Amino acid sequence: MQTIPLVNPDVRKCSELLPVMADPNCLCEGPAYEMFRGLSNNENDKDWLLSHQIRYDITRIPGRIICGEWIKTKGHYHQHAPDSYAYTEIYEVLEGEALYLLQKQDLSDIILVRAHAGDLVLIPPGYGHVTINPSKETLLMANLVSSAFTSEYMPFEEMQGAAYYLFADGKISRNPRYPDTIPHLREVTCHGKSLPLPFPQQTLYSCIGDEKCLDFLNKPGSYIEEYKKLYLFT
Ligand SMILES: O=P(O)(O)OC[C@H]1O[C@](O)(CO)[C@@H](O)[C@@H]1O
Repeated sequence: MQTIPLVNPDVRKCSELLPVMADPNCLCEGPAYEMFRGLSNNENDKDWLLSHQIRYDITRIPGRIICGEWIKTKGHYHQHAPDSYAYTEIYEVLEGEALYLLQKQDLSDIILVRAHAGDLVLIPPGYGHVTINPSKETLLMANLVSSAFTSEYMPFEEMQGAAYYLFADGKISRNPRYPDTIPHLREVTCHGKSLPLPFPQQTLYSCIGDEKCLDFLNKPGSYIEEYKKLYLFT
């Protein structure tokens, strides 16, 4: 794949992360991470993505510790698609290392997926997600998502972040605003560079043009049984 020039990012400011940090009063200034949204390599791919209501984004998260925590995305849920299941999303680590914290909206399941360059990580319907860069190196990751989706930040802001905080000294602590009955954070096995069918089995950019491979993004309700099998193993 030709390298896509990364220009004109949406910048998430560090101050915007304060409402989701363990210590919301800590000092955090300047840019936190950059989001390059709606990318494509050429007009053909651009048209295909537009006509299939899909967006390809790249996010660059520097290696940084913020208020004692590894740098992380703000965190959001996805709203429901017309089939009444929440939109899904798929990530690919391009460079560096990532931890994806996924929490089901009813809090019945909270999981952590560790991923390295080339690995694919799918966000099943109904799971909010936060990406953490647990290293001093820059994390570069791509995602494909329905362009009809919007991010719902409020649930994370109201609870001051996800159910668990990951600190740079290795400590993981439950966010005290969540009930103490929530499940423990279970680390699940990453599927690597290929997910079980019908999900992508190749680098995300090369899925552009393959209708079948990306159908799950706009029709989450059609794959419920397949999502259930994804993160069974710890
Ligand atoms: O919106 P947040 O929580 O800051 O997370 C940013 C991520 O979400 C996306 O908007 C897609 O879910 C990506 O562009 C980006 O990686």
